[in-house]
Amino acid sequence: MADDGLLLNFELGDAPLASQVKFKGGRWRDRVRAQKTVNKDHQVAAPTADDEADRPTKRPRTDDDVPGRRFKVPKANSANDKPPSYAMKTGQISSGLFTSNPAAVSAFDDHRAEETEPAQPSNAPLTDEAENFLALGLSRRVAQHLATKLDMKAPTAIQKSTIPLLIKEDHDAFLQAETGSGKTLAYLLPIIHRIMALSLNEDGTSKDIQMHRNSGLFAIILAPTRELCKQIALVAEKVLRCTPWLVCTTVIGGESKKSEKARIRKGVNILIATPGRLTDHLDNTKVLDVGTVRWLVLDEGDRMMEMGFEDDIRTIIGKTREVPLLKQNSEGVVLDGLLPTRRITVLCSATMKMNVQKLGEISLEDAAHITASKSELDNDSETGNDAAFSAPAQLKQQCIITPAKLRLVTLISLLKSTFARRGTVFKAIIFISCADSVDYHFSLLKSTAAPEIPAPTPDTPDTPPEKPNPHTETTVALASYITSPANPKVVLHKLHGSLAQPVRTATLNAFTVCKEPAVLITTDISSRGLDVPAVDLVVEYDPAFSISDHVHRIGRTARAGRAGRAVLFLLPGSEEGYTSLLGTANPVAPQLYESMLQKGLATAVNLPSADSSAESEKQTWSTRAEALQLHFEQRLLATSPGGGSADRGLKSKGAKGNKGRDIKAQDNPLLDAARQAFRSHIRAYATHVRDERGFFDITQLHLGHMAKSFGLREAPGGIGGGVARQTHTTSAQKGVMSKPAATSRQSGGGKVGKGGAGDKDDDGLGVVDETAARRMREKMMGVMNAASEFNIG
Ligand SMILES: Nc1ncnc2c1ncn2[C@@H]1O[C@H](COP(=O)(O)OP(=O)(O)OP(=O)(O)O)[C@@H](O)[C@H]1O
Repeated sequence: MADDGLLLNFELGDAPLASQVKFKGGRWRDRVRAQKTVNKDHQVAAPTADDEADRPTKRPRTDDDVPGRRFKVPKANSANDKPPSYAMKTGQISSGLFTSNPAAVSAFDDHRAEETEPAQPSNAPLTDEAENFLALGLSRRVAQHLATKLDMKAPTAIQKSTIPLLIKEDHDAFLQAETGSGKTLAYLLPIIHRIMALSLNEDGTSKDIQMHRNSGLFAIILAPTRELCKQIALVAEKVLRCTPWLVCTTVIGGESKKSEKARIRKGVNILIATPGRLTDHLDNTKVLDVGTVRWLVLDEGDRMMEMGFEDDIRTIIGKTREVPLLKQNSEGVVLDGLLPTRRITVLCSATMKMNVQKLGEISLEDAAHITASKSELDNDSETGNDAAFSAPAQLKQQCIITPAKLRLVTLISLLKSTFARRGTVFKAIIFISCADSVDYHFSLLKSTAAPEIPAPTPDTPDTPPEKPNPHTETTVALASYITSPANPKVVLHKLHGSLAQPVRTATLNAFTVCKEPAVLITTDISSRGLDVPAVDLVVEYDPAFSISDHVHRIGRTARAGRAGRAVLFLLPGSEEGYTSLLGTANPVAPQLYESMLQKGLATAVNLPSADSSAESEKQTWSTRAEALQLHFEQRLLATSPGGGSADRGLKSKGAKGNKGRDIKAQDNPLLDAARQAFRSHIRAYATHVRDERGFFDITQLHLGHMAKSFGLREAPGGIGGGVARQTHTTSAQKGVMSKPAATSRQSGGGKVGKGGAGDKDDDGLGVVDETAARRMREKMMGVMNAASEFNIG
């Protein structure tokens, strides 16, 4: 077994451990574990000639050192000499950060990546003076309201194409335009305009008929997530302020059905819903009358299909169509003429997937296909390249090729350089593959300083006790080793589908309205449709499960013509080939992690220990990276209860009692979280869509190296699907496994470099076999398709 630069700082003594030691008694698992430990130690104690030749140097590192060469942590020479902060203090073994990393296979030009100028915005409002909402056929009242209250004077390209059509003609429509191009208003404005026309003359004066919330339900809008529903409702409410007698509301999972029923009973004209909850209401809420419904909008249609809502959507379409269309409402107001004479379905998506076509077949009849007209986009859509079709042209995309072991420190460097200057980035979103990993990284990146204690409220009997804010646990300060004097306070948020709905809503709201620089760590729950102002940076720390998810994730920035930057983390090797899918309209510039580390760690890292800052001043970027990594690893080794929650706890008790490697999870919740996050991450990795598995090939994943990016010194077992059992593969099997690495990569369009991830088995947990990967995929897809991440009701 290769030692992969394992560094030891405890004395083994001269006597080699006897390899023939046999363990008897106890459970067989314990015997096997003990035997393994002896064998491992024996190998360390009796190095081979090759090991001797490869012995690390003792000099401290400088910037000239080539990362990847081994080095040894200097030992303290005397009692007064303090070891450097990155020295092992706990008798633990740690694999070197810069050793045995697979080389990237691409050619890089970091300068080109930095210098590429973003293109002209492709999703901005049109600039021609003649372009305005009035000219599209909207009423003066709505156009003025948009211009004066919402600061929207000119339409975007998709609005220009859609609004006149939906006002004048009773066509079904399929709206396809890139992220952030204003699709929501493209379908909402004509609907609101036509409902308003029932009670307003063309000149804006009132008719005799006064419409109100009980005049009928005219439109249903379906969206895949609760957050998106709430957001659409917010946009609709803003527009409806110019016509306050009309009402919209939401019915979504996770909220009280009783209060939803009550709102429906009071009357609603536009209903925004998740498919599952609406089906429930259609079955059980008698007051929900769909006889007057003229529009059914399916927003983010492909996502709803992906999430397994096909049956619900079929039911909703069936139930709305089977009820005869009423020409008059219950008050005798004639609807036909001003409202469409048939039921209209509008389907929206930024990407064009096969499942959208299927949804189109289910829901659309004789539909107009409306796109933002750009010849380049048309070409891309002809070639079936979803990603190129939809990424806004002004969005600057980068990808960082980072070996697994260096992922965490590279992420910190990216954040550190991002917040180094005031005003460079206001808000950033980090996408992570699964909820467990979001929870863990949130704990790791949050400040360990004592939270501010709120001033005590006067104890008067009249004052009601203050309700605890639901997002106090999900909105905290970012760690001081990331912030800078220019941005001393950065607010950190987390969001995923396993949080309770009030927490989700409050957290998203806190991130949206946050006036400080802010970071949101999240899963794909935030990838669709969310429109948070001032998001300047999107980081895909874990690549998306499909190229269209990637498009939606990066589309959270560069919205409505604004600038934006997206950074994608890829592993060296087959993952590099993924850049070929990312489109030609705004090519992705690959960068090597070194430049990011050099940039982010150019200045001292302010780790929590008292002497760390002064020490860090003297260090180079690579030693700072190692110090950071060690800081994370030591936090996981601390045995104090709640060791991960406060560095004060770590400082006083952290180093005690860690003689062995077997620290129990209950001793340190952060360690438990790290292990759980790692397992969930590996399982999630197996769920990349079939077409992209050539790039994200789980059989090539090096579990030991990946564990390091979670601050773990070895990969925990219990991943499921047989992965852990790969420690016992025979050498013949290993040989077989490393060869298909090449073929599977080639089939995925990527190239294989020597020393690619998975070519070593240093931690005893290397590559994963395909059967196990398949089983994991099946399991995970089952779990994910059940939409648990999105908690849709
Ligand atoms: N005509 C306009 N002028 C200025 N801003 C606009 C205009 N239309 C929409 N916007 C703004 O553009 C942003 C994006 O709009 P919207 O969320 O509808 O985009 P989208 O196309 O649905 O994006 P996604 O595909 O990501 O869901 C919003 O902040 C919205 O307020």
